[in-house]
Amino acid sequence: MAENIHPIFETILSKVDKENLLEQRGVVIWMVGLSGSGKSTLARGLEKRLHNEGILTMLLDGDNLRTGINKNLGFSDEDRTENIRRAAEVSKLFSQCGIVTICSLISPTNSIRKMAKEIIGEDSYLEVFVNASIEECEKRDVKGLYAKARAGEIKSFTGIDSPFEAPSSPFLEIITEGSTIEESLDKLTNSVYPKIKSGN
Ligand SMILES: Nc1ncnc2c1ncn2[C@@H]1O[C@H](COP(=O)(O)OS(=O)(=O)O)[C@@H](OP(=O)(O)O)[C@H]1O
Ligand SMILES: Nc1ncnc2c1ncn2[C@@H]1O[C@H](COP(=O)(O)OP(=O)(O)O)[C@@H](O)[C@H]1O
Repeated sequence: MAENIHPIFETILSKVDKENLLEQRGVVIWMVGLSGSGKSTLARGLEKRLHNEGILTMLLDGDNLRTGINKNLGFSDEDRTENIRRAAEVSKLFSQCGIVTICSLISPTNSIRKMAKEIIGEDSYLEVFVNASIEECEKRDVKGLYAKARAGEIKSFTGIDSPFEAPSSPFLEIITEGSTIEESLDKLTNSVYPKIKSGN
């Protein structure tokens, strides 16, 4: 299929040229966790804080991507894999432009996250495990989806009847139970900021 495709990998401008222009590193901050764990809240808060520091960002949220580029995908293992593959490829494009890309997707399994890391490149991939217990997420039930899943109205719901494997060695783990949003954001910002500014 790819025999007539001739991609140009040699470009006049490199990722580093673009990072130097922006005075930032184009890292991808990949936020992982159960529905309701706090990924979107922290991703949005982080983006605002980085923007206020003069850093150019892009936010990719699973729910939003599923209304556009991923609108044909559901929640089977196969569709989740394709969902993450596309999100990782898009992240890579932004990252190569020097843009700090913040992704907020459940990314439920080790193999899915390994794929994302391989697409983006190990040096640019910062995995953040946003951790709250299933009991806490269910108690929050921000969108009422856990109640629907328990009632059998949603099938293959992560943590209920579809697996979530906790990341074993993330760049950072943020436990959002028993911490305020501001405390979690302080920890997140303080951890990623040096990576964004390293080498500049
Ligand atoms: N079956 C099922 N399982 C999990 N989540 C579900 C499901 N159906 C709908 N939703 C809503 O979809 C959001 C998760 O989409 P993602 O693209 O992040 O999921 S995944 O990474 O492909 O597993 C998720 O958003 P978040 O709550 O922000 O995680 C839910 O709002
Ligand atoms: N420390 C915290 N960090 C992030 N969210 C928190 C925290 N404490 C409580 N919350 C609440 O948890 C919920 C997380 O929802 P959301 O960000 O939509 O999660 P997700 O994107 O993972 O589905 C929000 O209602 C938020 O106010």
